[in-house]
Amino acid sequence: MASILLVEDDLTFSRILEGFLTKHGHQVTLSNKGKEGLKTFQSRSFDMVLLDYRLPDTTGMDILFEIKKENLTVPIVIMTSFTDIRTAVKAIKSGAFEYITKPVNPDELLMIVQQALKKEKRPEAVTITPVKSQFVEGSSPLSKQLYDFVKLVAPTNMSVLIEGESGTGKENVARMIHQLSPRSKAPFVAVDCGALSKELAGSELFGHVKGAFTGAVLDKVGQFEAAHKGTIFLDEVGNLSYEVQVKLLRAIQERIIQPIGSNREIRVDVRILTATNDDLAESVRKGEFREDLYHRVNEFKLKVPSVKERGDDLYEFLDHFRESANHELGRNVKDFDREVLELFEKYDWPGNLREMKNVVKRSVLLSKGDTIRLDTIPPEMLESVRQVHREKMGTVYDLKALQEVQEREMIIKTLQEVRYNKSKAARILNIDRKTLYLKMEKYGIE
Ligand SMILES: Nc1ncnc2c1ncn2[C@@H]1O[C@H](COP(=O)(O)OP(=O)(O)OP(=O)(O)O)[C@@H](O)[C@H]1O
Repeated sequence: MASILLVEDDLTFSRILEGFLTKHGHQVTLSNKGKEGLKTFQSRSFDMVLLDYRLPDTTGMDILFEIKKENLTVPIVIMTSFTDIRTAVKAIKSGAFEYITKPVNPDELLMIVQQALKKEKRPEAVTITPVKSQFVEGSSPLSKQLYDFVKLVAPTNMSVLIEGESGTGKENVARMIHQLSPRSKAPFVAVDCGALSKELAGSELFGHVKGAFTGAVLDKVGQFEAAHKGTIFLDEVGNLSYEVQVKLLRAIQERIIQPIGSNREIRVDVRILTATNDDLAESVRKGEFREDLYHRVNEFKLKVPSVKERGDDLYEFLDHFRESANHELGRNVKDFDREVLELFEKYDWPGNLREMKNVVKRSVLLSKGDTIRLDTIPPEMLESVRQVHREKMGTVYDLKALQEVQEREMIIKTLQEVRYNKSKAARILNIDRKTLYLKMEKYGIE
């Protein structure tokens, strides 16, 4: 039995969830407001938090930040509407365990709760793990180019800056570089700089000595030291404060770090890989990221394409995620219905591979037979594709109307300039006289 804090302002929905989770043996504490939920969280311990994104007094995102300040490891699941998917992706980057879209499917919720309680995902901002090799390369031109570059740069000691939208697989690329490098037997340490508070970033990266600041009750080894002889991967590097950027520059240039509160200098031999989904060059222009550091981390730049840019790789990824969901959930779903594939082709996947993995896993879970059909796809995803289609159609008509208005004005203006000499007007407008007459008739020009 787990103790779950549920923060949700919709009274009926929260009662349904409470009943459902209680039936499955969990103890649920309900809060209908964000700030009240936060207080409840601070007053005792919970195994996990289910957090609505839109709350009357604050957003789920704010509560997420506050909870993370108190407790880095408690798994938080954000509940959001499908239209907020970009925010949900941001929440994951800020340390949420997972997101689930409303209307919440009970089986999906139960699966996520079970995973959260097992803490399958990394619990903190840092992972030191063996590298997994299960990933899809894809065969689109952009994917081929990416992996050609990866293979080229991996065996060197160059610092690589990996750019790409959220969820495109930047960390996977970093792992691959490490795996293909002579450092592969040494640690690969991934640090999510986006999930580190300003105060903690320095000590997380470079370590501290006991008593260096309030709360530093023991000496701490920094991640640079932990990655000695191996590779450190700094995800969301643009989030580091100016002060930490200075220390990072020294670590890269001189290969020396100094734990906070210590005079001891430690030599480290670490290869540096960084990732960002911001435009780091723009951050340099704005003075938010040091230019010297930018050049140091950017000895080689890789761009990981979005799902949209990867074209037909879509099918390879879909099959891969279907297979891994089968494996994980003990199912045997064999393929996707034609209609589902058409929908996936049109959808713009703002959360990229992370979103695709979730959508496919959910569909595998909900599929009754061995084919994934439309009824297992979140209805909001269908609606989002339809909406984009409607907007596109609307734009075409508007453009046409706009063109006609401009054309009519241009004809009238030219006719006035040449005192209604139609042959002259036709010549100036670069059309023949017959076309001019037809257009005048169409636009009601006397
Ligand atoms: N080439 C791949 N083949 C199969 N799965 C992949 C691949 N690349 C990424 N994934 C999966 O997609 C998800 C997102 O990948 P990853 O965390 O590497 O993205 P990211 O770009 O680093 O995300 P963020 O911008 O949030 O840091 C992960 O679950 C990962 O396992």
